[in-house]
Amino acid sequence: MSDLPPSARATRPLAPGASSSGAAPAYLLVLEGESSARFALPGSGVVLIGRDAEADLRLRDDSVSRRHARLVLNGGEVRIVDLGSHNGTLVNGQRVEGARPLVSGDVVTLGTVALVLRTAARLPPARRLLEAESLLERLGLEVQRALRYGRPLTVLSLVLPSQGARRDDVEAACAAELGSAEAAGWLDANHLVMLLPEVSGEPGEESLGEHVEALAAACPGARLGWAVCPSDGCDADTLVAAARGAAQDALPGQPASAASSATRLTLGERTVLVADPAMVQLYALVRRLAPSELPVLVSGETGVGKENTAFAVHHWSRRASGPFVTVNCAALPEGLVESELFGHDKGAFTGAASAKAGIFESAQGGTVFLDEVGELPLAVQARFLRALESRRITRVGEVRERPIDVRLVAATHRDLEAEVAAGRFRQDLYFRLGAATVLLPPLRERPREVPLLARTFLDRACEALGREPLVMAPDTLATLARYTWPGNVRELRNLMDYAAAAVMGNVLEAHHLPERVRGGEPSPSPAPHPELPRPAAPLLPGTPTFQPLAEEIRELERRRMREALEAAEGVQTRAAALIGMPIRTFTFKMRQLGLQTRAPRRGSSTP
Ligand SMILES: Nc1ncnc2c1ncn2[C@@H]1O[C@H](COP(=O)(O)OP(=O)(O)OP(=O)(O)O)[C@@H](O)[C@H]1O
Repeated sequence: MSDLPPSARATRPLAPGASSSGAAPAYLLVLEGESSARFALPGSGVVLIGRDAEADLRLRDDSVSRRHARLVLNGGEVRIVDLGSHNGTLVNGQRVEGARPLVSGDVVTLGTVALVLRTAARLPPARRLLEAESLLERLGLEVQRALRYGRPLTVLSLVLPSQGARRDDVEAACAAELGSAEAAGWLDANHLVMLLPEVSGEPGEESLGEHVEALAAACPGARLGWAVCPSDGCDADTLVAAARGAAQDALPGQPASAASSATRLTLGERTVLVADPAMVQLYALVRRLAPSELPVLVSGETGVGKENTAFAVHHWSRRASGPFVTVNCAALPEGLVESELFGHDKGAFTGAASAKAGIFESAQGGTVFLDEVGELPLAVQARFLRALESRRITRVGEVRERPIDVRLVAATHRDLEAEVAAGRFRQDLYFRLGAATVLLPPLRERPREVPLLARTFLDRACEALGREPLVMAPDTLATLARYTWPGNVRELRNLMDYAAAAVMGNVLEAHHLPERVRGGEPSPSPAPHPELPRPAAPLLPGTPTFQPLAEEIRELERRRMREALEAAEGVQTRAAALIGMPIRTFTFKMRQLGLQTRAPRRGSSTP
């Protein structure tokens, strides 16, 4: 096919007052005999069609009259008028009487010549980007919807490079990409966020890929990352932080998911998960402090991960091959604190049947981790300070000093400054210990890490029990995200250990969680085991057993989806169609309901 030569495109002068602005680009596909050509139409004006030398669109075929028909174009409207031709003008097989409006795709027949009108589909007006506040408000609503109805939701972040970025290009690409349910906006000068309901954020997902490609093409230097509700967060701020964090960690052209951007530090046999920006910075600081010989004071609430941090100091220091000796000062019997730390001579006190090295001596060449250092009695604090300053100790009952070569890391859940003010902790020891202090934030201030840690602990616990990984229902993740975690990471780990042991099905539902977690209230005494996940007992003989409605619905969904999959011989698109579910929701729910996705273990087949 070729375009008609320019001479064939002359048009009558534009009608008075007519303007070519605003018209959608249009052309006629001219099918004459064996040949086909394109004839570009003006936005407005008149186009004479015929065999006449004066015709704007000149046709050669004898079946066409000299002045056969006229097109009248005005703005986006196109009409055709037959000029009393011999063979007449037909539109889609119907003879034209008077001025007949045409729309894109109409076939006009003049004798044996066919013309097809094509107007480029008018682009929908570009959707406006939202202001930051409205965008976050909208995200809040989308999160509620996603959690309530178990629908997928992805937050896509784009971080512009510091130089050479064209915000306008990104904005235009983003606006053009937005579907009717989606929204986007700048959260600050360099950070654009797109909300993608019904997108599950799976790597390789087509619709996510399209958005990512369009944005990356608009700004090749940009970094892109995405986070998924609820597995990366159950509120707007956490999801945005997770998506942004993922984008910041990503390389240009290599978009990353929040799940993949969380760092798993391997410290010997320990694996420490770090995702929250404050924790990332904290561990970076620990890495810088580690090679020095400075004592480090780790403070934070109980169960927050202080021992792991202390171990990281040891692991990244020159002492890594030496011992890491932990002593919990709160657990030392009062009369034995000194001998435990510094050792004792034979007969130094009743029961000291033989001489014994203390903790400092047994940690030679390594690191001593003094947990709950705030619990040390004042008398021991003085001796401890001397040991720290002189790097020598004296065993209880001895006079001779022994050199020690240890690095000291201490931890406390107390506010040591307040302890100093109250006269319970020596100020000089506090200054000595606290030269390098790292403060671990409580888990409730690291919402990004709650779902990741929960997933990690649950998988680990299931594996230890030799069972398939449990799926976490969205309600469960939302409930975990709302809880305040007074026992911090340890409480979360205990809870997941228990869930792995106690939950019978393959989904951990919110109602399996203990009441204190569901109600958001800390229990008065930390319970090692949450309550049993059990259906309520029948009220009267013969009355049905009740279970939470949400679970009943989920059960029904699971059953119907499994039946549909069976009927469709495992073809997901067919199965989704059978029960009238959008395919994206179907695949999302398959994972959510534990119908499939994880690599089967021990040779088990996909359900
Ligand atoms: N970021 C993390 N990733 C993986 N596991 C963690 C993380 N933080 C803490 N844990 C786990 O949580 C549990 C409690 O952590 P840890 O013992 O370090 O806390 P702690 O602050 O020293 O507690 P305490 O105040 O009772 O001394 C441990 O099993 C630890 O391995």
